[in-house]
Amino acid sequence: MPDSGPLGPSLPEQQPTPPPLPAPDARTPVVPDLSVTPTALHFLAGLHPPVTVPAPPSAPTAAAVRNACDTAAAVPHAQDMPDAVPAGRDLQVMSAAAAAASAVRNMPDTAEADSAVRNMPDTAELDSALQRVLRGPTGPGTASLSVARRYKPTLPDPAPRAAPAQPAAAQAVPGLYYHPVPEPDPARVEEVSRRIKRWAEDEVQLYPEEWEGQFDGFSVGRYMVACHPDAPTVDHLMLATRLMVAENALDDCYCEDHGGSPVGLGGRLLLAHTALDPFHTTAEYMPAWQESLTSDAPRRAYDSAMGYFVDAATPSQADRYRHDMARLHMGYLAEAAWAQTGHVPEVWEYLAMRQFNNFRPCPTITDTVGGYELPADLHARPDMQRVIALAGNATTIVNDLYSYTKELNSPGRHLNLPVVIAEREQLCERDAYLKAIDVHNELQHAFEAAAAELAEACPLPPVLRFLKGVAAWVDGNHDWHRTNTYRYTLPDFW
Ligand SMILES: CC(C)=CCC/C(C)=C(\C)COP(=O)(O)OP(=O)(O)O
Ligand SMILES: [Mg+2]
Repeated sequence: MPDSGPLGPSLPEQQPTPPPLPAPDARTPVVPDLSVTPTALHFLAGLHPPVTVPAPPSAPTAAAVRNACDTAAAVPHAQDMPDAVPAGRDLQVMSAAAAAASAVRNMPDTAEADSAVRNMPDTAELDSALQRVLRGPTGPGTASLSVARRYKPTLPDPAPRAAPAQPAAAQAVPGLYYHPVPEPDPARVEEVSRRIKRWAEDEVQLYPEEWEGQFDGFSVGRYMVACHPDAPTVDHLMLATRLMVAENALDDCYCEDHGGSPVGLGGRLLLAHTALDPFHTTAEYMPAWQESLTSDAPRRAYDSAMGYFVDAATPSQADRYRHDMARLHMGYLAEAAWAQTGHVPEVWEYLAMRQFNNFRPCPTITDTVGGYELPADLHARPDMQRVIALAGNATTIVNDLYSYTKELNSPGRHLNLPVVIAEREQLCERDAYLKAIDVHNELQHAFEAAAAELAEACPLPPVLRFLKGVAAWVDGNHDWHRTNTYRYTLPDFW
């Protein structure tokens, strides 16, 4: 497996490798000059045909079965249902004319444009670089990873979206709108699984022996390989894998059923956060803080995983991650506060909490794991922030749907979207669950529409690649939930 060499951002076809720098957190971001050029305009006009956004599922929606909780006949059975939804309502998100018009609006003035043309790679070179970015991986089973192909018009399918055969035990939530992914590369899955176990056991002493089965059952290797199909090496995949394990270790040990509790969570979270966002203090107090980073599994895991990440990331990528983790920790705190007082939030309040207690820190490292950088100012654009938030929200509601029965069976009342809808909107469990599917589907469609609009408004290679990376993460996340029958079981509503 070709798998060593320096990590860190690069766009191999466009940028030489930067020289190594002394301090990892002082690395120079590799940001190629990617200004939109007149040649790109021509390319774009042909690139973005109308996008079809499928309508919400025709079956089984809450609307279809509203007030029919006790009428079994009103709800189709799983075997009669499509695994994915045929296309319906067409949203012409991007027409070629609109793409060209918008690109013209964003064009530099004449002098700048002239200079851009002079400094531009020739047309064939540029087109082929952009096409490579948009085309994504090639070969059998990679079609769904192409931004260009994903944003092509979808004619109404006579049959459900072509999905790989799914064993009954790994059935998708009926009526869920999602994209199947190619089977993750087994050689990579095996290698990531081997290395992550070695890291967990030897480097951070993550779990006692009796939790080994749960660690294996989590299948983090499969998860991360599915979510990062463009990672250049296994070393890059390991950046995401260590963080994923660390994030889950903290959630389990501080918040959930491996010793977690809402009581005192704020203090524990803040101290663990210093493993990501270092404490700067006087000489007297430094040793105690350093010692604290070794004092429990979540802190050991955060500290080690973040060390590897900082070594590979640019300073702004590392800071992006810290910000996303602060968001996550704030979400944990709101969930804990509600658990302590027994408060069931309104549905929108729950969704707002879940926007923070969210997978967001995982898709937003897609560029570091891919070995390139989405520059900070492009990441900070409001339209990019909306894409990221919608992607995170869709992925997290996927978790609420797949983990519904696990959470129903856990001690106490565990809030998730179906539970909150049932309580606050006075629906039976099944209708509430079906409504939660509708909420997910609308979020997923909104994510795809927002990504398509951004791809049109800002068609720079790192933006397009990042959007593709986030979309791949969303799809891989769904696939992991669907296939992780060790952890999740679907409810019997069909
Ligand atoms: C990987 C990561 C950033 C996790 C943070 C939050 C988190 C654990 C989730 C969004 C998953 O939700 P949940 O806590 O409900 O997980 P399970 O349902 O127990 O798998
Ligand atoms: Mg859950």
